[in-house]
Amino acid sequence: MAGVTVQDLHIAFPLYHASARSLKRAVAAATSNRLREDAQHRVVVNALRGVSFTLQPGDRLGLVGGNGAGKTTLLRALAGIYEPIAGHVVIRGALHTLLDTGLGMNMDLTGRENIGLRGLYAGLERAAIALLEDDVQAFAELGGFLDMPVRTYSSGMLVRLGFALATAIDPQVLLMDEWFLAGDSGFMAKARQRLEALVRKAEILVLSTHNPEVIASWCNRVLWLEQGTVRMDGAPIEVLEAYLGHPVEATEDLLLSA
Ligand SMILES: Nc1ncnc2c1ncn2[C@@H]1O[C@H](COP(=O)(O)OP(=O)(O)OP(=O)(O)O)[C@@H](O)[C@H]1O
Repeated sequence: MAGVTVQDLHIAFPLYHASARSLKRAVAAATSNRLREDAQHRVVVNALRGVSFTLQPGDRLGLVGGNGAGKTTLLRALAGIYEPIAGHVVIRGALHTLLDTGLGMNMDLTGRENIGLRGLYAGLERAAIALLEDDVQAFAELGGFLDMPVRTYSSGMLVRLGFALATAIDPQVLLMDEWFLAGDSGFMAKARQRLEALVRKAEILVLSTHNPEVIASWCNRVLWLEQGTVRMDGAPIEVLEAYLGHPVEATEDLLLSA
């Protein structure tokens, strides 16, 4: 059974290229008590400070918070990209991340080769990889470019291939950053359907976004981060109203209603 446990998580970034004094002066106002000096006299930003929560199958957690609150850092810590300086993260189940635009593609390989590699990483058999290729090819609409190196793709083609690949394999635990929901082209309408299908199949979702409507319709729990700590954790409407400071209309749960 899938699960996520985050226990007293602390993440900090040493800032190597700034003298303590000038940096402190420059960002003290913005980050208030989040800068400190570590044992080696480096200036350190405390990006997350004592964050704890657990998620079970069926939980779709939205992360909200102002700029620099720690949402991206939390997603990356869940993905295993950042190592905690204290506390721990335990993920049970197949994890999949939709976090950055590169999406782990090798730019020197062709689209088809990237699909093959992704299938191998996911432990797929040859026949399943062939199906994956068909699926991604149909969705990304790359035509003859499928056999060209990815570095020759336009940015739109790259996004389509990346998106198709990222959503081709069903995860149990899905981590997603909001840029995945951005854009308003015809492609995004199609992309959104595919994303919704993926989210519906995932047992656990963690989604970071600045869009309250997305939270209200995709999530059934919201964590409000402020300066690297959990300010509030609860039902979407309740937390959104406290965070935004005004009433929020209940939105139909897109995923449950479909
Ligand atoms: N690689 C890094 N090096 C140094 N500081 C970092 C790094 N990544 C994040 N930070 C700092 O950690 C804090 C949390 O940043 P994070 O990107 O997680 O916030 P966020 O909530 O995702 O913000 P936004 O909504 O603006 O994307 C910020 O103070 C940021 O400056």
